[in-house]
Amino acid sequence: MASIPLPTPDRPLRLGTRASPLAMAQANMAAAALIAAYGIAPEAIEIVPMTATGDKIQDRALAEVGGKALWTRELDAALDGGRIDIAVHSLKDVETLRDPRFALGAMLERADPRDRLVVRDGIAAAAIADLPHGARLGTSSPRRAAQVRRLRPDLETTLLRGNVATRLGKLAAGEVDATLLAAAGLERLGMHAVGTVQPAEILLPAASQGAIGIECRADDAVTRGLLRGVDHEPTHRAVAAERAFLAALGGDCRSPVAAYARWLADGTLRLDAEIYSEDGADHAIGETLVPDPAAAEALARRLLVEAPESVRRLFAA
Ligand SMILES: NCc1[nH]cc(CCC(=O)O)c1CC(=O)O
Repeated sequence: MASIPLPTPDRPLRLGTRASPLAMAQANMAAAALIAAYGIAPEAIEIVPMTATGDKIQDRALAEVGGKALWTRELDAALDGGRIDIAVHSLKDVETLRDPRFALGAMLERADPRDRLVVRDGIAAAAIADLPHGARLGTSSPRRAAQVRRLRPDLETTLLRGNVATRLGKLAAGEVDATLLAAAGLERLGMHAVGTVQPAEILLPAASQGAIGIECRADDAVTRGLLRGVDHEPTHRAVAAERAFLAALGGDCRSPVAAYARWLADGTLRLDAEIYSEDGADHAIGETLVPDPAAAEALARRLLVEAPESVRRLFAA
């Protein structure tokens, strides 16, 4: 590690990020991790905010927009063009199959991977089971919509988009009665008291939820070395298992898929997963221990075999 040339205020490491409040909070966490790991001056990291395609589209479900890399395209171009040295991402929003020009150099320690249920004034519910009959739950996540449909077929799920503050504003305005948001995002925005955590046994999280990834150019050995010093290995291995599962399905963050890997007390890694049909009506559920990533891929293949045709059709693996 002593041989890595460290960034300095004169030659700062340029850190690219989306400009949303959540992305900025995560960028600051990544910068703080590097500053602490190497004892460098805060000015040795320069934060470069940018707007992503996904940020510009607010009126449609992203699944409808189609196209790939809605959250990463601009940061990828800046990284590839040498305008930034690293890019910080919510890994949940990053395709599992990445361009080989980029390397996932580090994952920060994962935050709470679970979802929180947030309800509007006038509704008292700490769990999805407590919501009033026929309540409207807004979400832009096919996974959450499918899970809610399975738990509560009487609820009406509607599209709710925008960044965290926008969604909470729409909820406060009564556009919907309830929504589900990642606990990690709320925590990072300082919204510690907003909503109620839903147990993973009831609402299994999305692959990579709560994980922050730092990418660099694959051929930038210096930066790769630097990122190694802030990589949290237990997070990296657990999230890699979830991403291997998703990749083996041919899914992405817009697929109705839940995948959550956790470390058990005996040091083994356990992966739980659910895959749904497009309308959420059908599903397949399974779990496996993951001694190596191949086990996650094997679970994907097994669920595809067991799943009803309506589910299998969605995944072109
Ligand atoms: N799809 C948006 C998104 N991407 C990452 C997070 C939360 C932070 C994280 O999972 O690390 C969120 C918001 C949400 O789902 O509530």
